[in-house]
Amino acid sequence: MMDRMNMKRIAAEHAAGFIQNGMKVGLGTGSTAYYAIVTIGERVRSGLSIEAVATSQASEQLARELGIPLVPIEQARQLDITIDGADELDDRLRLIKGGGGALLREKMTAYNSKRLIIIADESKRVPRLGGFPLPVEVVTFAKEWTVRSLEALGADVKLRLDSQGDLYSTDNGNYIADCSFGVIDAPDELARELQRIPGVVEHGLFISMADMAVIGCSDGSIQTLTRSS
Ligand SMILES: O=C[C@H](O)[C@H](O)[C@H](O)COP(=O)(O)O
Repeated sequence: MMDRMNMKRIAAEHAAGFIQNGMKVGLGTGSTAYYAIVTIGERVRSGLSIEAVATSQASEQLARELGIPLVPIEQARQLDITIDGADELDDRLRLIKGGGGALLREKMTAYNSKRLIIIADESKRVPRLGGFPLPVEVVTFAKEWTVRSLEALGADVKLRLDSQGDLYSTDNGNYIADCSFGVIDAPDELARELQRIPGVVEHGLFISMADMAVIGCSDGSIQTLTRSS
């Protein structure tokens, strides 16, 4: 039986195979995206010619260390493909993202990509979203108002802390509210409600964004899911 790290690795390596010469590529964030970036770095060293945009400072630094050419964001136009991880995904390829705090840049990058490919180990695939607390990026101003508005939607809300016990600050200088809703019956509706709250910068529900999921399984096989609608 394969462990989770290796399931992530095989999914990432498979997905990196979709990248072709000349493509503009979005680099995801997290422990699964890490393997994709490493594989892309190896392919670049073997002659693959691409330009990349990173979804976090951490991924940008890794890409730089590996010699992956990065486009300054001001010059980035539409990307061909983004490969990123997820905290949960359902059969309709609706996602929860943001466990690593990068959801805003990830969503912007995905939105500006022709294709979003999600890579994950099999534990991320769930019948219904909500087991993983939904990360919501909120502005620092009057965070209590925003937290109360999130609670009014039925969530148990915790502002994320960093390893020092201080409020976690995203790459964009905002906070993350981790919102436990329990099982989310209607993710599309919840996404709309969250967007209506002033103070919410972005939320970690990715609806109708992922085109494909590549899932590494414990028996060493790869499963691919594609979005039909
Ligand atoms: O903010 C972080 C991202 O959304 C990650 O892609 C997500 O948390 C999955 O991370 P990992 O691959 O480490 O489980």
